[in-house]
Amino acid sequence: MRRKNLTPGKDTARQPAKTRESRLLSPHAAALNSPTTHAAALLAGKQTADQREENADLRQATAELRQVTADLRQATADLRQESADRRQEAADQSEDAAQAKVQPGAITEAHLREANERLVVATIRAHTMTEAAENASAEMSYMAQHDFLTGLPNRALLRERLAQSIALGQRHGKRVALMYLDLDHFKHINDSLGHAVGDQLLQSAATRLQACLSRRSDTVSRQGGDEFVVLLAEVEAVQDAAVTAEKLLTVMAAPHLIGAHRLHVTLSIGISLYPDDGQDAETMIKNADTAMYHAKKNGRGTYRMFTSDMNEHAVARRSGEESLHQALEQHGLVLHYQPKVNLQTGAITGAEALVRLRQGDQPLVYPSTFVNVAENCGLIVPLGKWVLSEACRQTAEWLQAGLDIGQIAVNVSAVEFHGAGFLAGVRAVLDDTGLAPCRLELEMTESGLMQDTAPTSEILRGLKTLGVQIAIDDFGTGYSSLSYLRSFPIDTLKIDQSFVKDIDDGSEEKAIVSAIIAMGKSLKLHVIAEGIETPQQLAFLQAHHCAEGQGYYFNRPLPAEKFAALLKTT
Ligand SMILES: Nc1nc2c(ncn2[C@@H]2O[C@@H]3COP(=O)(O)O[C@H]4[C@@H](O)[C@H](n5cnc6c(=O)[nH]c(N)nc65)O[C@@H]4COP(=O)(O)O[C@H]3[C@H]2O)c(=O)[nH]1
Repeated sequence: MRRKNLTPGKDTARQPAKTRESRLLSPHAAALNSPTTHAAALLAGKQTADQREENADLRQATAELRQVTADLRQATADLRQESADRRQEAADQSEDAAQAKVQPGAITEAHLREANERLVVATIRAHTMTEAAENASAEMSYMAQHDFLTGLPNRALLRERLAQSIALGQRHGKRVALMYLDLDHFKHINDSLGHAVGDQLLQSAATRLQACLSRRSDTVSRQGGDEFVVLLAEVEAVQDAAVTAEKLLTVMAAPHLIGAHRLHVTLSIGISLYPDDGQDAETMIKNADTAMYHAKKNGRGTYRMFTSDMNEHAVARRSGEESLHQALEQHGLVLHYQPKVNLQTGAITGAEALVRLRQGDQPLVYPSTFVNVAENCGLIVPLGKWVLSEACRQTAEWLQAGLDIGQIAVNVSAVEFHGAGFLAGVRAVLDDTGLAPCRLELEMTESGLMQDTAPTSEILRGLKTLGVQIAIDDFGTGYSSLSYLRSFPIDTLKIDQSFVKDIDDGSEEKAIVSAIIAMGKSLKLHVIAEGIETPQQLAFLQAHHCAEGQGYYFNRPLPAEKFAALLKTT
C-alpha cells in the first residue's frame, strides 16, 4: 500500500488541569481542538511535564503510605511486646502492674491516632493520584486509537470496527462497504503552500466526510497522509455505496477556505464490498486500495468499484514497485545514450540519457513499464536523482577524456519537477559532478509543465539562471494552448515521434511537422525531430530545415561504452 509522508506537529506544552479534564470528559471533541503537539508527544510515549509531576506525586504518596504501614507494623509489634512484658511483669510484680498498664497504653493510643490520621490523608491523596493516572491512561488509549490531526479513528480502530462489521454482516447476512479515499494532488498543495495549510485542508476534508455520513454505525477514519477510509457497516445494495461515494465527491469538490486560500481538491475513491470482494478486513482494505488506484488512473475525481481483474494489475504494480526498490538499492539501474544528430552534417550534437532496469540475467526492462509505477509510488524522485547524477557524472567523465559529447539531455517527470527541492537538487548534482550547466538539457513534457504554471515558471527561471537548457518533449501531443511558449523560458521543441512516424504516408502529419519547424524558427527555438527511422522521414525533415534529430535510422540508445566508442569514431 502507498504511504505518504506528512509532518506532525511539534513538541507539547504544559496545559492547565482544567483543559486536561475537559479533554478527558469529551475526548473526541477535545482531540479535534487539542493541540496536535500534545497528542503527538503522548503517542510518542513521551511523558509530559504534567504526567511527570503526577507520577512524582503518586510515588510520594505511595512512599508515605509505605512509611505509615511500616509505622503501624512497628506500633503493633511494640504493642505486642509491651503486652507480653506486661503479662510478665504482672506475674512477676503484681504490685507494679497498674503503673505498667497505664504508661505503655497511653503512648500506643497517641501513636495509633497519629498514624491513623496520616493513613487517611495518604489514602485520599493516593486515591486522587490513582484517578489522575486512570484519566491519563484513558487519554493515552484514546490517542492510540485516533488520529492526532483530525480526531478521526485511526487505522487501528478502523480495522477493529471493520472486523466487527464483517462479523455482524456474516451473522445477519448484510453487506459491508469499505471506501478507500485519497485527496488528488494533495502533495502538491502541501509542498507549495506548506504543511500548516496542508494540515488545515486535511482537517477540513475530515469534517466534510464526517458530516456526510448519517448512520452511527458508519466510520470515517484517517489512514495517514491524505488517505481516508470510510466504513459503511450496513449496506443493503451495492448501489448504496456508489450513492455515498458520489455524495462524498460532491461535498469535497466545494472550495475549502483555508486562511487566504481558496483550495479546490477532488477525491479518488475505491470501493470494496463484503462478502463480494473480500471475506476479511485485510482483503477488503487491499481491494478498496486497488480500486482507488484505478480511480486515480482513470482521471481522478471519481470512484471505482473493485473488480477481480484489478487484482492482476495490482500484483503487477506491487511487483513493479518491489523491483524498483531493489534496483535503487542494489545498483540495478543503467543508462543508455541515444545520439542526437545534426540533420544537415550528420555530426553528433549530444545524447539523450534513457534509463533501463536490470534484473539479473533477464533482458533489460524499459521505462514505459516502470516510470509510471515509480511516479505513482513516489520512487520517481530517487530514480530521477540517480539518472541525473549518473548522466552528469558520465558526461563530465567523457569530456575529461576528450570525448566531446555536446549536450546531455535528461528526462524529468512532472512529479520530480514539482517536488520539493528540485532546483536545489539539480544545482547540487552540477556542483558534485563539475559538469558545466550549459552541457545539461532537461526534457519535460508539455502536460508536466502545465500542471501548475506559477511555480513552473519560477523553477524554469531558476534553471535558466543556473545555465541549464530546457526542452519540451513529445511536443504537439500534450497541451492545446501554445501561449506558454511565450511565458516559459524554453530552448528546444522535440517533435513527438508519432508525427515523424507518419510523415511517410500522412499529409496531415507532414503539415504538423512542417508547422512545428516553422513555428520553432520564428520563436527562435531549437527543433529536434524524434523517432526518425526511414530515409524518407529524414529527407522530409532536411527539406524543411529541421536542425536536429534522433532515431533508429541513426542509432538506437546505446550502453555507455558503446556510445563512447561511437564518439571516438566520428
Ligand atoms: N519507435 C522508435 N522509438 C525510438 C526511436 N528512437 C528513439 N526511440 C525511443 O523513444 C523514446 C524517446 O524518449 P522519450 O520520448 O523521452 O520517452 C521516454 C521518456 O519519456 C521515459 N524515460 C526514459 N528514461 C527516463 C528517465 O530517466 N526519467 C524519466 N522520468 N523518464 C524517462 O520513457 C520513455 C521511453 O523511453 P525509451 O523506452 O527508452 O524510448 C525512447 C527511445 O528508445 C525510433 O526511431 N523509433
